[in-house]
Amino acid sequence: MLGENELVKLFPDFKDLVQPSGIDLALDKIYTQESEGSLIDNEKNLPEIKELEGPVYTLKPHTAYLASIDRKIKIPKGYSMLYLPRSTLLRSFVSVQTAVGDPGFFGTLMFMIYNHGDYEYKIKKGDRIAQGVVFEVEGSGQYSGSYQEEE
Ligand SMILES: Nc1ccn([C@H]2C[C@H](O)[C@@H](COP(=O)(O)OP(=O)(O)OP(=O)(O)O)O2)c(=O)n1
Repeated sequence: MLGENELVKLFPDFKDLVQPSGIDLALDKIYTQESEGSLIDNEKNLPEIKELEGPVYTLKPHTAYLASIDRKIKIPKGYSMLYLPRSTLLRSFVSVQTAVGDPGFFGTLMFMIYNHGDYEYKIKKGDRIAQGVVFEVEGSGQYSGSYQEEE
């Protein structure tokens, strides 16, 4: 796992968000699900989503949302990122669901937030919701999937 000094060099755009062993990731927008979706024979049919009005978002109890991260990230080839929720959210009965950041990925990260609680939870754009931790990957390939954006 990489520490602060290496992270600052590899992720210059996130310099102010670098932590001793990871990079803080802040909320941009919250979206709700608006239609059904499917994954059949690897054909992705993503649900339509609707952007909610911010900057303060109210998460209803027992409801799932998508949350975008407020800066596009470039994961250099040879490195991979794993994303972990900020524990303040867990202590508030809110989870952040994530996946793997692939070597070579450039674009907007999209996480899922779920309010497991019986009460509303408020969260504002710009607040940190997760931390990315970075690992060297031996013999890494490079991501070229459907979520890759133009640099
Ligand atoms: N919670 C997450 C986790 C990852 N990513 C980004 C970084 C990843 O490099 C990229 C692709 O993630 P996956 O490989 O998990 O996605 P899929 O396998 O579904 O897509 P593909 O078919 O493009 O590989 O999406 C994201 O936006 N949100």
